[in-house]
Amino acid sequence: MAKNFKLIRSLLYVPGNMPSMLQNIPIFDCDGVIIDLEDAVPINEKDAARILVKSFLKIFHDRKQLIFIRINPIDSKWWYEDLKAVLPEKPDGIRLPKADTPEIVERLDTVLTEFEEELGFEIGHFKIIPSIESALGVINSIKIARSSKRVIALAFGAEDYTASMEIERTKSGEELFHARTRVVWAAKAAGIQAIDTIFADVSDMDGLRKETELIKKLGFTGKSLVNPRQIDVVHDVFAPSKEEIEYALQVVEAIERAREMGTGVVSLNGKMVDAPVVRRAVRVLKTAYSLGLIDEDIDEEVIYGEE
Ligand SMILES: CC(=O)SCCNC(=O)CCNC(=O)[C@H](O)C(C)(C)COP(=O)(O)OP(=O)(O)OC[C@H]1O[C@@H](n2cnc3c(N)ncnc32)[C@H](O)[C@@H]1OP(=O)(O)O
Ligand SMILES: O=C([O-])CC(=O)C(=O)O
Ligand SMILES: [Mg+2]
Repeated sequence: MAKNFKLIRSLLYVPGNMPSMLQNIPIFDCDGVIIDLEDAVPINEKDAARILVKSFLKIFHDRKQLIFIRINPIDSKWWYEDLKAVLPEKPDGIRLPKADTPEIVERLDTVLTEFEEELGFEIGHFKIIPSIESALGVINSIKIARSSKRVIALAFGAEDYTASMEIERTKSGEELFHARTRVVWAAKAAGIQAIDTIFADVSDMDGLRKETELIKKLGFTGKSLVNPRQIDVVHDVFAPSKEEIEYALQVVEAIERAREMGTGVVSLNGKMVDAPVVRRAVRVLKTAYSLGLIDEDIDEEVIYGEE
């Protein structure tokens, strides 16, 4: 599985038929963008959007964010033309909508290899983020997560998922709980990232914060977004807090002392610290380091000892 891929906290959708929005991409501080050829683009604009996105990518060389293209679904009449237009411009990968079965991802994987061979790109360059957005997709999520080495993350799509379930999406999100949990399980079991769905009310920043706090607790490490104003809130929630970093440093210190004394368990402020607590602290510190919140990376060998 594709481990250690750059952490994607924020993935901003940008409609592929909107030149004014595409030209803004370089100024956004998100980890990645999804240039959309699917549901944001009306049927009568599919061809024009494809050409527009290709021309945009051609002149957009200095890319600080990851660029994913959401092509049309594999059973539509547009997906192959979408790939043909955008792949020569070397985006980082494909956001695959309606990824209901592992076979759909495998099909895309094969076609991407053919394009890489033809274009002379390294085999495996193009990554895939399948969108789990139906009851069938949720049920198959573990097989989908493992369907290709190109799959670096699983994304959840609650708008289509609730449509497939014939239910309404609410802000509190009880109706999404089981599906979200299953998507996160699948991603964790496959060792890849888990990216939550969009929050559609772009004027409700408190609602966005609450939802992001909830999905972070479930294990998601990123979120899809529809508006650039949502980026800062999501980054803020995913960043470890000062208190979390401080506690994690104390845990690491405590376990180092414990190991010197020949034990693997120690008490810190009256609470037991053992191996799983240390693993969580290491994850907090690694995230903090990767986000530039602490200066020194953590040396796992010092903490866990040599094998
Ligand atoms: C269920 C799904 O499939 S979701 C994925 C598909 N949907 C999308 O891609 C939608 C993307 N988002 C949007 O189109 C818009 O943000 C909307 C419709 C949600 C809200 O629109 P508005 O209320 O007009 O946004 P807002 O007032 O915040 O726009 C401010 C500025 O940000 C720009 N902007 C807004 N959203 C985006 C975006 N996603 N990408 C790039 N630029 C954007 C606007 O063009 C505007 O720029 P300007 O000041 O240069 O004119
Ligand atoms: O990726 C997303 O969250 C948006 C989407 O397509 C959906 O919710 O159906
Ligand atoms: Mg969708």
